[in-house]
Amino acid sequence: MKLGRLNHVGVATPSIADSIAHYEATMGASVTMEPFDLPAQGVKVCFVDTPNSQIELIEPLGENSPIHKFLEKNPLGGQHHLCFEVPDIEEARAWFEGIGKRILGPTRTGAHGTPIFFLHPKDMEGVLTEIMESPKQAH
Ligand SMILES: CC[C@H](C(=O)O)C(=O)SCCNC(=O)CCNC(=O)[C@H](O)C(C)(C)COP(=O)(O)OP(=O)(O)OC[C@H]1O[C@@H](n2cnc3c(N)ncnc32)[C@H](O)[C@@H]1OP(=O)(O)O
Ligand SMILES: [Co+2]
Repeated sequence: MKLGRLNHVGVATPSIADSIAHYEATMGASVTMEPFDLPAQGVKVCFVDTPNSQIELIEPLGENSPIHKFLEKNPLGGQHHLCFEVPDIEEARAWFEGIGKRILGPTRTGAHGTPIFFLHPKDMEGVLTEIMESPKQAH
């Protein structure tokens, strides 16, 4: 396995609208995209572009959102996960399974429209880790 690009840092928030205002007013970000819902993943999402990566703002969507409990423990929100890119998601899944890391649920489509999976934080030095297949290069 070769460490791939840090695609994004997932930041949970009780309000994406408030967080966008924060990143624009405090950090000089320019958020041009509209937040969008990912019902299958239980989150509303908005990306804040940085020069070399992205902040992925995630707000709970629906009763069963996987980040409800995180926000109960961290009412202001906070850093939630790191997402690294890999060339081939199935190869990566086999690698992590082979070294005994717990994979959380099935491989599914992430916010960038490519396959992703999550590794349990307890197996990853306390860091909830998302693995994402790199978007195919446009020709
Ligand atoms: C996919 C769309 C988008 C994208 O980028 O494409 C996203 O990234 S969506 C992001 C939201 N979705 C997920 O996070 C899915 C994977 N997450 C999970 O399955 C859960 O959040 C899980 C299992 C990591 C934690 O679930 P929950 O909080 O309900 O359970 P516990 O409170 O029992 O947690 C167990 C244990 O883990 C610690 N924990 C929880 N969340 C985190 C975290 N974000 N980072 C580090 N550690 C975390 C928690 O404190 C518990 O530890 P303990 O010592 O037992 O208290
Ligand atoms: Co993510």
